[in-house]
Amino acid sequence: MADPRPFLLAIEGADGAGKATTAAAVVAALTAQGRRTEVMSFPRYRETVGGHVLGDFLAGRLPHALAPREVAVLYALDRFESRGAIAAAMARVDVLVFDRYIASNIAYQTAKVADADAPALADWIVALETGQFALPAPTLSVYLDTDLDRARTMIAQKAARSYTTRTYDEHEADAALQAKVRARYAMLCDGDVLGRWTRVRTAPDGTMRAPDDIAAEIIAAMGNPPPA
Ligand SMILES: Cc1cn([C@H]2C[C@H](O)[C@@H](COP(=O)(O)OP(=O)(O)O)O2)c(=O)[nH]c1=O
Repeated sequence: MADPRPFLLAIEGADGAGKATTAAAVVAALTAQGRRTEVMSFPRYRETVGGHVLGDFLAGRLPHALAPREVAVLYALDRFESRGAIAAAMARVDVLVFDRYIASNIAYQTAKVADADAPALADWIVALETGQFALPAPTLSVYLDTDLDRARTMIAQKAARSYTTRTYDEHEADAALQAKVRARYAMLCDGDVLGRWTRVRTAPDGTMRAPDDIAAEIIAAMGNPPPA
């Protein structure tokens, strides 16, 4: 009997890596193949209390700085509040694409602590999200690997956002954080944290690949998901 659980595909990467464009291209390609596919994007700034507070956090509107664990709880809360929406989507589709998921929390929050403290924080986030909050682990996570300069240009070209009028939010404005986030993603990918990973280079020879080309590589990496 076919596995009734849909394929959960998480698109991950630093800010400006091209995740939303890639997710849309993957959805278009899989839909053209007849596979019911939807995308769900985190944070859900307008749908959850956690997401709303995260908008204030990323816009620099909170009254004081938060510790990495406190920030991690807010991102996890956004997903906890979204469990009903995730379950409803999983019941409708063959493939559910996440534009950021649990690994984003691990990569960004561990990037704010010393290397020696990163593994314990990573384990704590995994336990919180997949244990206490019982969120489903992805079937495959994709690390969209885009270099810092190109990503910075792509952030500047982003459409207006609901939570801020700034060009760069609190995370995006911090170049050292963005560099560290890349290193953390590389480790998550190499360690297959939360499940299987694949690393996709978006501009291996200096020119950004077409979204359809990137989507095809990701779909090939998915292997043989059950037919629609
Ligand atoms: C989903 C998620 C995002 N983040 C960070 C990554 C980004 O810097 C930031 C916002 O996410 P992002 O997808 O970049 O949203 P937008 O395009 O609206 O700016 O939140 C985490 O730290 N943990 C998480 O769990």
